Amino acid sequence: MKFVKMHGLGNDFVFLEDKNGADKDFSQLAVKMCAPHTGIGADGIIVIVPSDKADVRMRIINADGSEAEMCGNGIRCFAKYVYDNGIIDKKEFAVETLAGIMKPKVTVGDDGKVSLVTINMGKPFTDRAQIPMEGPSGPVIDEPIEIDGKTYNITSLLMGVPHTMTYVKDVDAVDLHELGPKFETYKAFPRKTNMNFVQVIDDHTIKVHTWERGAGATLACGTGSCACAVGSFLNGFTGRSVDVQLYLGTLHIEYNEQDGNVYMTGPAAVTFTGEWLEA
Ligand SMILES: N[C@@H](CCC[C@H](N)C(=O)O)C(=O)O
Repeated sequence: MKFVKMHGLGNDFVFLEDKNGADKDFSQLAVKMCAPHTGIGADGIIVIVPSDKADVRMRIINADGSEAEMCGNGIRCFAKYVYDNGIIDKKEFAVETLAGIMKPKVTVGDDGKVSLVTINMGKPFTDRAQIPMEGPSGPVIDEPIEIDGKTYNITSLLMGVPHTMTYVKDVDAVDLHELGPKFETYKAFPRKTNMNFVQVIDDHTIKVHTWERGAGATLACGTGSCACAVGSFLNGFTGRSVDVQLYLGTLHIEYNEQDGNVYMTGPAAVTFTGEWLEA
């Protein structure tokens, strides 16, 4: 089984093509492939399958075997993969995901390969039931919750996948491994949540460290960056145009006033190709 290893700012994925992969269970394969010592090592696997609703379909399975509705860094890599490999021959196209149709637009460099990708990520959903989070309807903005006797003010929304954020003075001081799982499995989130710790740098810059549902601490999270840009705007900390600083670089996020959609721009890279020999 041929694979391609790719990453978006260090959020890494094993890419597979499977024409018959629409309904397959990739859970076990994802766990094996993502294992760092006995597998390839990755935050998830992404399977490219045909679509009857869009130009092509993306499936993302986390390192723990759970399937996610969407992946922001993954879809930038996906756009590069399908364009560079001639699966798609136009610079703007539509990708079916479990979170709906996403629309990538690729920028092609002098070498004919994709150098930058902008994704129309659609609209964020802010009602509690949409996240989903238990409790009365309405948005979850700067709401206090208690974990281990400590109060954290959270903002939560659905950006393809559930995201929660809390604002801190210094993200580098946060123990992601200690706190991340406690928020991920907090009782009010029936489908768990991705957890973002956010530091506001200025009114157009934030710094984010994410603990991902199903993958743990990652070097970057695309949907998380979009969610935190929207959340920072809703909290009045930033405008609609935000640079999100991550461990290995920056994503630019635009929460468009006209159409209400979120646009994410950033890089995607191929690391290596290989052949998976295990059955
Ligand atoms: N890394 C992704 C998000 C992948 C899905 C997430 N782990 C979940 O289960 O919600 C991104 O870049 O958005």
